[in-house]
Amino acid sequence: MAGGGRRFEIGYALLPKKENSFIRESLVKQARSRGIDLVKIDMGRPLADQGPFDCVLHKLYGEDWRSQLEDFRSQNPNAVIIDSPAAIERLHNRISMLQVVSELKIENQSETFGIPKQIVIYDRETLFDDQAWELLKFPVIAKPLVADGSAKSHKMALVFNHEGLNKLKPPIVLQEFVNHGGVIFKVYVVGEYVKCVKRKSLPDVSEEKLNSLQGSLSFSQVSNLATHQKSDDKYYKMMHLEDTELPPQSFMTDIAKGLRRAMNLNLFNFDVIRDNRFGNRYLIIDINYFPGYAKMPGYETVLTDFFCDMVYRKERQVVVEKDSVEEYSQEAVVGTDGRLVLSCEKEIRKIVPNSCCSDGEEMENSIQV
Ligand SMILES: Nc1ncnc2c1ncn2[C@@H]1O[C@H](COP(=O)(O)OP(=O)(O)OP(=O)(O)O)[C@@H](O)[C@H]1O
Ligand SMILES: O=P(O)(O)O[C@H]1[C@H](OP(=O)(O)O)[C@@H](OP(=O)(O)O)[C@@H](O)[C@@H](O)[C@@H]1OP(=O)(O)O
Ligand SMILES: [Mg+2]
Ligand SMILES: [Mg+2]
Repeated sequence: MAGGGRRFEIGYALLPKKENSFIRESLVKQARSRGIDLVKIDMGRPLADQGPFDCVLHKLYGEDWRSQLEDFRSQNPNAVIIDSPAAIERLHNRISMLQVVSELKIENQSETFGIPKQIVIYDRETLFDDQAWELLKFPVIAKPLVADGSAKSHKMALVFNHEGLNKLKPPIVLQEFVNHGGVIFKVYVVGEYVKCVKRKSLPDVSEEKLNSLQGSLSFSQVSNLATHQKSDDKYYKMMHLEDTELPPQSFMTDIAKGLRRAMNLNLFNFDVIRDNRFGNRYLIIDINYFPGYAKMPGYETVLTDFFCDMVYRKERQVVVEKDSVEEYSQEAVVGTDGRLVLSCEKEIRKIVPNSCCSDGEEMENSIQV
């Protein structure tokens, strides 16, 4: 790191699969060269006894982990936890996950966005209740209500008619299947960074095809095939992925920013399809916490920039006594850890000359209250 400034430690707690795909030597090296050491959290010992880390990066769930994070936070009030378990929790239920999209307001003249029509079914009786079906028409996708990362939570069924409902096991979400040309857009968000890529999706279902199809079709993580699988795959070639135009970047960025703020999350992706019936209408169908970033070309730089942003920004946060806050020109913003912070003009001038900035980028300065 230039100038021999202080180093920062980021502790990470990930499942083995995630650790293997995400913590690559190339990422560790790049972060190290910019003053950040990535350190594996020892799950055999209390988190609060380790570090002390400047930042904790995690994708683990459960009560025990939550209370470990709380203990760690109370002992290290200045550390950044990416992201808060309460904020991540929202993504573990496919209804609360998309609710935030419905509440989002974005000014745009040429494109619109929303979510597909959907209902939640808690028991088998409601599954066959005509009233519940007033809103929807076949085909529908049945998705487990819970989206906790388990293999079960990714098991979906494309249901063509009433007969196909028999196999379903509530609680589920029934979502209208929307024809979208067989291509899905995955929008990766890393703090302020937004990257949209194309992936293979389910093919369109015409009215004609629908009449000839029976029951349902089960599938799992259809857009998540390895690259070599894709290029050998006749179906994949048939989808004309290369010919599909990406959605306007500024539109995706606006949605990403809106979601990031509303959910108070920094690391997520969302799946978007373009509704064939309109061509300028985009539907968000899924939001995932801490997705497979290593699939993004140059992910090491994107993630290292983000880590720098997190730790340097935090270093420049000055904790002040509540009653002295009035002296400053203030603007309230929500911090990365979900707490209210006040951006502070006067204090910025005092701190900036000594602080070390990653690649000379402008950073937000704040004081914590
Ligand atoms: N409403 C819909 N209309 C059309 N296709 C859909 C719809 N919902 C889902 N799909 C297709 O089904 C796939 C799986 O759905 P979804 O993304 O909700 O599942 P998931 O298991 O949470 O996926 P991920 O692996 O991204 O977490 C999507 O990638 C898309 O191809
Ligand atoms: O395994 P991959 O690297 O592909 O990442 C996938 C990730 O699995 P992992 O967290 O176990 O790694 C999934 O998380 P869970 O819902 O299962 O928690 C989910 O976020 C997918 O959408 C990701 O695929 P992508 O959306 O990026 O294509
Ligand atoms: Mg998805
Ligand atoms: Mg998902």
